[in-house]
Amino acid sequence: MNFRLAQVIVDVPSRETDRPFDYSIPKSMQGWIEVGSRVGVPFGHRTVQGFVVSLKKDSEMDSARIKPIAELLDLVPPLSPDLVELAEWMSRKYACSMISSLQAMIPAALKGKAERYISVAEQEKESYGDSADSLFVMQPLLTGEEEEIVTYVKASGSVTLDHLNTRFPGQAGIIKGLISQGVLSEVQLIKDKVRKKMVKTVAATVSGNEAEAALSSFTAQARRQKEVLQFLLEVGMPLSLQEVLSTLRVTAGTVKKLEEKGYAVIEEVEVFRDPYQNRRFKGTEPLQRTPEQDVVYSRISAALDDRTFGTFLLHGVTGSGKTEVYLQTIERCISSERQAIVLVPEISLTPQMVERFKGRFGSKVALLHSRLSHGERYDEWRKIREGKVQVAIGARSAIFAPFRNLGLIVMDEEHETSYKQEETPKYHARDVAVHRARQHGAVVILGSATPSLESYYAARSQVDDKFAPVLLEMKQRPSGSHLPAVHIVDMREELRDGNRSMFSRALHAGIASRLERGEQTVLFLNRRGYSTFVMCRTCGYVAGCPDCDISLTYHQKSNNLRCHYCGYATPAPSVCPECGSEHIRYFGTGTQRVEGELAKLFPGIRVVRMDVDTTSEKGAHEKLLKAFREKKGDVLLGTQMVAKGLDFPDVTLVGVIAADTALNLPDFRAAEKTFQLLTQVAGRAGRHQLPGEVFIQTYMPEHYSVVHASGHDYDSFVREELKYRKGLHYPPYSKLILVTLSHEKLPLLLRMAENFAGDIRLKAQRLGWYGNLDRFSSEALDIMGPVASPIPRIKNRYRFQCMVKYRGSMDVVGLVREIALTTHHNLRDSSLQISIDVDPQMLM
Ligand SMILES: Nc1ncnc2c1ncn2[C@@H]1O[C@H](COP(=O)(O)OP(=O)(O)OP(=O)(O)O)[C@@H](O)[C@H]1O
Ligand SMILES: [Zn+2]
Ligand SMILES: [Zn+2]
Repeated sequence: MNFRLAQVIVDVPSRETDRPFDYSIPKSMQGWIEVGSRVGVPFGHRTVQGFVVSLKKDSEMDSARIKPIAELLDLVPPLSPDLVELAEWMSRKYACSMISSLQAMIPAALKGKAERYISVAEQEKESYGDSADSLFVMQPLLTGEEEEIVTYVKASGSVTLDHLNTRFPGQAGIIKGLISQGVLSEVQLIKDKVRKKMVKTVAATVSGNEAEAALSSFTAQARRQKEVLQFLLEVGMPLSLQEVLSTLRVTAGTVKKLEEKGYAVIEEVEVFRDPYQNRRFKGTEPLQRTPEQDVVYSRISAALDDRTFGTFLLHGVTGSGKTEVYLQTIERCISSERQAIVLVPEISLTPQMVERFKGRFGSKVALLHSRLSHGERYDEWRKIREGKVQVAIGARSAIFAPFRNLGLIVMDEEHETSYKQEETPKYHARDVAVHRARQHGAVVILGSATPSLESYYAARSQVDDKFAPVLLEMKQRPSGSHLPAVHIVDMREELRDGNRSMFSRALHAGIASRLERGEQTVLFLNRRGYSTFVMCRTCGYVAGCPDCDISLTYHQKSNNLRCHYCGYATPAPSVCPECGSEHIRYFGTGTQRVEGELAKLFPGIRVVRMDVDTTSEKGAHEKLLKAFREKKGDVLLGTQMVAKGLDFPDVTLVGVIAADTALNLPDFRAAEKTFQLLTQVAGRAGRHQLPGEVFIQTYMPEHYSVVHASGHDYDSFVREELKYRKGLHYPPYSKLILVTLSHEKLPLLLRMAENFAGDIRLKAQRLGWYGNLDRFSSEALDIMGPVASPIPRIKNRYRFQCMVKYRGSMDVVGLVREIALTTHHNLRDSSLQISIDVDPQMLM
């Protein structure tokens, strides 16, 4: 069937353009344009990038007004129809624009921008014939200088304006004249940020007798050419030109001559940048499954073999061998010609993790993570799209890996909040995973030692018919090792007994004995709740951002203060700007303070510190862990980064410096997050032969999250936590939508926020949804606020928020979106911003 028209979502971020526009498909592109194609289209006076979301035969629009697609950007569409459908679903579910959903699915390298190119105008070519000579015969009006420029442009096809200006310096006026006369024309082409990487290769074109004859034909002067040919024949495969030149110390000219004689061929071929190119991974074999692993494996395999959609929640204690289950189910999936995606939180995508997957699947694995360069990421992505790999591992956005035939999606540490994207599109990878799996008839495994309450509740109650995972459990460690003994240390008591150090006596003694025995210690500090501000000890002044209501963060490297929200930076003061006191100082990051104290208490102790400061450079993370593994450190000290996935045989002590820094944060998930962290950290000790010990230091020793984490008791924790959530109607007993409104003028904003909340209330009342959640009914909706946001001002814009809390399957997102649109429409002031966060994870 021949489609003449394409519907295109254009890359113009505004509310008015969030819909498909019709374009005609030029003859030359027919058959090439598909759903998912990336195109350049005229829009207003510009050329913009867009995505084809559907094809049609006719348009309701006046055909004279329909413009043709200007450019087809990739011969193979970067998106497939199922991904386009997924983007539509995301836009509905998360109240975001189609373009933001589509952009989230492709690598940054493909987010092209239009560039101006100059070429000889079409009518010029036609009327004067297509050869450069005839142009001048027929065009007597051109001056010599003009002729020169036109010839040059004609020979190059199209050139950028910049290039032309450099080639013909000082002649901008002439170039401009040629454009306004219509001799040259300006075209806009979309240019990608990253190009495919190409290398020149060289290979012999002769062999056998022919090669013998060729070798004996060289004259003495052509000795170098002979050497090259000999070398190529010996190797017997194409080599990079660069390698040939450097190995034989010959010039490119020598090789070129060889090519001219027809004995060799130089070609440009595309190479994939491989971030792990120089790394060898030791191959591993599947382990003999434990009885628990076997039950889980069989259940999942049966679902895989069925080729129908299904979700499993794998609740396995730390070190129970979940990763081994992932590896074996993936093996099963790819052996039936289907592909698998493995999602891991960014911080647990450690070299150790990579090694386990590369070791089992080798070059079948592509890796997508934020530490790759744009180019590397683009290449990994292309390997996936071109079917060169069967497994993709990555953080959140790897859920969009463009596999055609997905069989399995694994989400490790499914409770991690980093699976929720905090910028638009504010999607949760877990929900996207479930939807994608449904499209492909694939299986989802959600794995965790501490599942999120949402997933656990859904599995237990089987309420939500869209997503009710089957619960699978693993309670033992294959190594036979026991979960470590966990001691809660009451820091109030330490203080009462006169110990003012950040180390309790018990933890102090624990570290000392590990040092004696040559065993290792992991010390963990919860970063949440710690700040790194500068404060004056004399008057209490705290350096704050002038545009945001937040204190500035100290950066040691540059010795300046920075705002995390707007980027404002200023040199760190040496005296207090308020009172002139010199007692103004930097309250260091938690980890730096701990490091200092360790050095004082245990002279000569070797500390490997892992936090944002020490891991910002590429590869730093890997280096630090390697040092610790090789026992070049006695203590591994860090934040969240040390809590995840690490598996070191000689770690027998884990200390949590302050367990409750995050417990008092105004976030209904505070207890859940604390429990998860403590459980994870505790799981790092005694994973192998040596038994482990854990000390949790806290000022709230009786808090249920601390108590149950110390008993490795997920079930009891969940029971208490669910009781609390139910009482206050928090998820999983309700759904939340956080709406933040911001504007520079406070009174106007307040009025708009109040109107907004009022409109939601009114509309919900009319629909019969509005009502107290305490009421016994399956459908209820309440809206809280507006109240000032936790950070009341960012970049000089005031912020107010409303929280919609509801129960039932009504389309509340649709309602909120609609009211947001009318609010905008009525105000006619484009500087009001309304941000909608569906299922928010960050309430701070
Ligand atoms: N069937 C098995 N037989 C022997 N050893 C096993 C088996 N399965 C896993 N192991 C080993 O047990 C240890 C823990 O396994 P693994 O890391 O897979 O657990 P996990 O549940 O993913 O842990 P965590 O949640 O703490 O990251 C590893 O050293 C692994 O090699
Ligand atoms: Zn002061
Ligand atoms: Zn700021």
